[in-house]
Amino acid sequence: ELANGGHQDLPALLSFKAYNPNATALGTWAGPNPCSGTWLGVRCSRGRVVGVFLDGASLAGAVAPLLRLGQIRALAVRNNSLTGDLPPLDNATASPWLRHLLVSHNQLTGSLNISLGALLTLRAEHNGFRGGLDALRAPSLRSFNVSGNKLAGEISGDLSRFPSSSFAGNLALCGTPLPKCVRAYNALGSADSSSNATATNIAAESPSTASANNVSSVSASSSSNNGGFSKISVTALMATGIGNAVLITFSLAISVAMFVYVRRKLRSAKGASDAAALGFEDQEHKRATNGDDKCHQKSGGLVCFDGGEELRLESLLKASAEVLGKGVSGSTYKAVLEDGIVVAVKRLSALQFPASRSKAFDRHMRLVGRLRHRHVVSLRGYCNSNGERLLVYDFLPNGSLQSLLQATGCGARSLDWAARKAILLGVAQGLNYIHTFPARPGLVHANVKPSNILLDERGGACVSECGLMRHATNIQRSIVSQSSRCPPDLFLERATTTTTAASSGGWHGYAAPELAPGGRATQESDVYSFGMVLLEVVTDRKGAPDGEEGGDVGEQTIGMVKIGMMCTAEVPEERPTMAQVLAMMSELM
Ligand SMILES: Nc1ncnc2c1ncn2[C@@H]1O[C@H](COP(=O)(O)OP(=O)(O)OP(=O)(O)O)[C@@H](O)[C@H]1O
Repeated sequence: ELANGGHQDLPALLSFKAYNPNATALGTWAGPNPCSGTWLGVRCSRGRVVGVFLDGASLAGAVAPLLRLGQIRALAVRNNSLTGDLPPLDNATASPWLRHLLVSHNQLTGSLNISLGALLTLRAEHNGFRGGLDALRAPSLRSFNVSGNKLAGEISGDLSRFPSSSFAGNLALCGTPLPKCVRAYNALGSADSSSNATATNIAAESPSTASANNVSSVSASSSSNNGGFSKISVTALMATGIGNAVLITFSLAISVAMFVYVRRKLRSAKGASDAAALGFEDQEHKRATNGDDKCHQKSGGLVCFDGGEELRLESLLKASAEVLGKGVSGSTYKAVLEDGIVVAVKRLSALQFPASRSKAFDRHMRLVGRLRHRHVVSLRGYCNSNGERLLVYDFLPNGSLQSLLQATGCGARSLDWAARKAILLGVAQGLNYIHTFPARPGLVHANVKPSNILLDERGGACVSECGLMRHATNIQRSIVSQSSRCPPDLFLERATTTTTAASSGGWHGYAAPELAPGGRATQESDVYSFGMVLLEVVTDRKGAPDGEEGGDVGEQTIGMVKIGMMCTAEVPEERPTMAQVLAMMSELM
């Protein structure tokens, strides 16, 4: 789609990039065609940009240029430092196909002046939006959150169907689902529904604002009556004064009482959900923990997590799919949704994941859905109904470590020492995050192996399928046929132990010896598997460029091998933790 010698979407993208000349994430935004497949976070369909996905990319500046993209359907720029006003959005000024707008956790300002019939998702929480919600007209909204802004006024009409958490923490919002708006009374003490000029909506939830507004509306009302002051008798004036004082005190008392009530309710509700959330406690992970609030049931039982709000079971089932591979636990597909969003869908084998273990599986998935880390593949949603289990992950376009290690011949990518180190460091960071995630009992990956280490757009390593195998039942039998993938020759002795484990009912060549037969995976066994992967990556020289053996590389190789040996110690207690592994690796590099 080239017009006047240039791609139609190029100007908008470049003017957004101009705010962020040094942002690493936008380093790939170069060249004349944003749909070439190399522009990070840019999704295209039929030659036009339909999605921009740049959550947590340390971006600054205005978001407005991205909203000028003529055919954009999904824009996700959460957790950045974007500033400026959100421009008015309607069918004339923005893409009429805009369905998902996710701008939460930025510093955006202005009012929410949006009139878009197609909009399904609006996530604008934790910004500085002001004004009311009356200029927000999006009848198709399914996922909506404007909490933590500076909004005020009455919530009315269609928006009232969303839960109070969608509106919480604003300056002065009121009306269903929040407490009722309280009308101020005019100077003569009668409820004034006609003179809107002096009636102010007061959120009972916010007593300080309530009292301020109340007072100002009463004084405005008094001053508006000043013209007729001489006509009012002293008695009437005194009566009005006393009446006003009583009313102010009364409405203040009600506001405070409701504030206390609502806060208690919220606290007890939060306490209950925390208790159900496997004992999360660490503040550092509060964002991840809060992720569950964003998770909601959809038709057909699709549960979505942070970043998966746009997922619908119907569109998943309708999506064009391509088989990526078949593993022990099921088959994985690349699915292109109608919005142009690409996801990886894992369809679990009914044999490995029987319906009888449904509850534990659900608990586990809700926990894994909260994991958000640069080196862990994000689970965006899952479905567990009628014996069908689908897991929806981010699609990582660059294959797996397994494909990288297996690749030979002229098309094979050379894997120099820097790339190997970066991959191993990424995996170690991902595993350390999983192991230290605040859950009781602690999380275990349980299936660390090269095909579960995927490569993102930049070639960075991401660990996938955390904990899945702990919920599989018949894994041993099927693993034997899978263990054609051998651990490194150099460590044949260790490999023999695990291969024997496999044939005697253990699992693949990366599993710790204590797992056979029927052993339960632990963080120590994850460390073992990581050690095996590390040894393989370090010692496999197939794709390594010539002349890399000497000097620093040689020294670092020896250091890494030592770490690998420690990780693969026979006795689990002798193995280092992932945190220690990370520290040793960092020292070495
Ligand atoms: N999120 C993803 N993005 C891109 N490719 C993926 C994704 N998840 C899995 N794959 C690829 O799909 C293929 C099949 O993966 P799958 O997980 O089903 O099998 P496996 O890893 O070989 O075995 P297991 O069932 O033990 O995990 C692998 O090549 C894997 O690299």
